[in-house]
Amino acid sequence: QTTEPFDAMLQKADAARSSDPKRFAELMEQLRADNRQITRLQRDKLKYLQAYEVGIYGDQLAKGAEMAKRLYDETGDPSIKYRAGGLVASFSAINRDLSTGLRYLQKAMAMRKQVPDIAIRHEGMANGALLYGEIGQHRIALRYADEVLADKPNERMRCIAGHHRLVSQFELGALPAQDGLIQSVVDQCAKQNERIAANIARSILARKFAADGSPDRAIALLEQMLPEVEATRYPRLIAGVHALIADLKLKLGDVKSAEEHAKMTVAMGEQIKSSATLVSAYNTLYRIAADREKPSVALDLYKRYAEAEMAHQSDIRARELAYEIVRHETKQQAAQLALERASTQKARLVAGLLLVMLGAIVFWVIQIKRHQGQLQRLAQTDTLTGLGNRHFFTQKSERALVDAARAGDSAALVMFDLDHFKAINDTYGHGAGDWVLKQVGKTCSAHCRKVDYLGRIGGEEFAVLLRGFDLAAAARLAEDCRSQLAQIDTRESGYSFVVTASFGVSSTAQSGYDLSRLLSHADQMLYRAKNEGRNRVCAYTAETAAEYKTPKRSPSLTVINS
Ligand SMILES: Nc1nc2c(ncn2[C@@H]2O[C@H](COP(=O)(O)OP(=O)(O)OP(=O)(O)O)[C@@H](O)[C@H]2O)c(=O)[nH]1
Repeated sequence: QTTEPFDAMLQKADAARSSDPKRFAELMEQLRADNRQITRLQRDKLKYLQAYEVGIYGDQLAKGAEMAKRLYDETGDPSIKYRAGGLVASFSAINRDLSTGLRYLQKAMAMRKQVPDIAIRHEGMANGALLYGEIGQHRIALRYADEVLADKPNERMRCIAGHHRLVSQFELGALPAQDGLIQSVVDQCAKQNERIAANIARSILARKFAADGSPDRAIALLEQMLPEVEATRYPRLIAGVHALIADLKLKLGDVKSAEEHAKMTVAMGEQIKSSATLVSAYNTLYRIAADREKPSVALDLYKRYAEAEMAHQSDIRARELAYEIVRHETKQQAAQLALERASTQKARLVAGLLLVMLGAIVFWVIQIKRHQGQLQRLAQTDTLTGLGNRHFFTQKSERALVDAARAGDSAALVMFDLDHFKAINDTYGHGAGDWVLKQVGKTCSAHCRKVDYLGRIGGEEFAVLLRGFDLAAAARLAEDCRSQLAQIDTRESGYSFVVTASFGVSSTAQSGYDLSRLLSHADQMLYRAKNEGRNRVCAYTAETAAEYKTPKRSPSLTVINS
């Protein structure tokens, strides 16, 4: 068990993955044996390397592709998803499952902008350029190579993307006019020790020499690079160089050498089947045989040439078909997606509008309620004193009396009227009169409980309904109010005078629960208090009631104070 951090081991294995297979295998062994707790991300990185290992070194491309597909679906990390998609694309393409390869390639390429690590992003795009080149989509391949080169790639990537760019340009018949530009890719790759890429670039340069009318120069370059090409052990490159030398040698009349090189190409037939290289080599051999006037050999070689050509053409068609199928699928998916997006947007818009409307309605209802409340308060309140007005007092009192009657509770009513108020107004002005009214409201409120309703029921007339009070208790409260009013210090109003009021008290014991009767009896008592000299409290007792029923007798006053 190593103590090396798991991430460092993963990184080392990743770096050795293609350049140092032995070290890679050792590191993978260590990683697999490691039984430390690992994070999801570490597990996914390991899974990527395992898929790579199985596909490349285990010679099980299909299994490797399946592992990479599973990882592509499961991982939440964009970089790993991108790399896994690229791996599925490569493995499927090598396995000639072109449509699967293309599908994953497109998915991976579409998410390249989400990959933060520039090196990983470029690696995937270079892979994309390679695969698109393989299926004959050189314009797309060129676009990816250009994109990488414009994105300040590292030195190695400048070589890799540079040589993909050359291959695409060659296939599109759009090679740069100056040989120096091709040579610079060769030099860049040689500097990075990227032999396959360097020699692919060299063979393109050789083809350009030949096309520019210098087959000698082309052959010299090809023969010079041949040992290094052989050392790469990359069949397609080796066979390609031999086939090119064979073709050029034949053109220059060196039939023997042409035949040798063409035969070397054909010998690698298994590894390079259905390629243009094999077609070219059979073509060279056939022409040599035809020139030698050996019809049966020529016919046999012609047959092989025709078969190779047919295989190659059908391979091209298969690639084109795969590309068209996937392109069609992608277009359909994009259209479907656009449709879904449009309808989601529409739904969102409608929902948004509804929400705004709902908001407006709620706001409107709240405003109305608030206004209603304000209006109701205004309708119930006397603006000068802040007490309930006559209407409100009547409403509340009637309800309270109904409740009291139902509960069998007693209730009492106190009514009072300021004395000589007209004189206050006349002497000290209306402003002073208003001030007095406010002070009266405040002073009497202080004597009432929350459950009592004190209201201003006329100009200088007030009333309070006292639930649970009998006549005596109500008269006591009235008396307290009376004495408090008499003590109001009026200097604050700017004048010095005395405020007094006359009080009438009635109760349910004598008047019943009918408000108008209670008011009428209290009013009678108030009137009596005024008559008796003001600033006093008169209560409607049982005796008083009897007196009022027999008006001939002089009614006795129930004066609590004078
Ligand atoms: N300042 C002011 N005065 C008011 C208001 N409402 C009514 N008044 C006045 O109250 C006075 C009531 O006068 P009267 O009904 O003659 O009674 P009084 O002068 O109090 O005499 P008695 O009740 O007999 O003691 C009138 O002068 C009204 O103008 C008000 O809101 N503010």
